[in-house]
Amino acid sequence: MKPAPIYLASASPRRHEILLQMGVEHEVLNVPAPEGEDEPRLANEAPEAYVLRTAREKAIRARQWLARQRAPGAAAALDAARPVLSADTTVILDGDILGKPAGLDEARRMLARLSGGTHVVHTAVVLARDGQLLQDVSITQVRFKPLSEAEIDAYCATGEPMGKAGAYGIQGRAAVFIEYIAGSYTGVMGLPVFETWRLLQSGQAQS
Ligand SMILES: Cc1cn([C@H]2C[C@H](O)[C@@H](COP(=O)(O)OP(=O)(O)OP(=O)(O)O)O2)c(=O)[nH]c1=O
Repeated sequence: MKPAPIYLASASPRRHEILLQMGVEHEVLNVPAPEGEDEPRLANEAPEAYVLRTAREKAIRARQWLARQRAPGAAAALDAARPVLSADTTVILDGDILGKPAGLDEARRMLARLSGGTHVVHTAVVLARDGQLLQDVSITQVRFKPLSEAEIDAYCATGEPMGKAGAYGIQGRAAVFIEYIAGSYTGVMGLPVFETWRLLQSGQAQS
């Protein structure tokens, strides 16, 4: 069944593209980012718990922001009752979370760590609907071939690592580094199609 129109609470162009691919009618919300450190991890927080919490926080923030747009005087034709979708992606290596690199030096270090080994990508997806938060998480193993310094430098020179967890994009030039994946390709890209569709369907059934 075709899901009802939703808001996408994400600045990630990949998430927007994947929803387009799925044929899900949506509008992107430009929710202002919170102040301070980007998505800090709590002490001893497991990766799965971390991505779920972060995706939930994005959905809640978007819901609160939407509600404020309805305040008297707010100029918005937004529908605060419409479901809101959010997601969070992280790369896990040896228990460490590799988020988005702050600059190219950090991107180089991340890629050197990913070289020649297997890491795990977690993507949590959350649907806020009718006061409930429906959630799921996709977990994918990704194996990189050994990368030379020249390959890392050439990849960094493309600018592609910036804005991406683990400093690479499976959907871009980094595809040639990937020997093997087990899990969800779209989950690595930032929005797992299977889990997202299932959430949209289950959200629908409850209305
Ligand atoms: C590993 C990997 C990540 N990514 C991207 C997906 C996400 O956009 C980004 C992880 O950062 P996120 O914090 O999950 O998302 P975001 O900051 O880009 O967007 P928002 O919080 O507004 O939703 O990394 C790829 O595009 N390809 C990949 O292969």
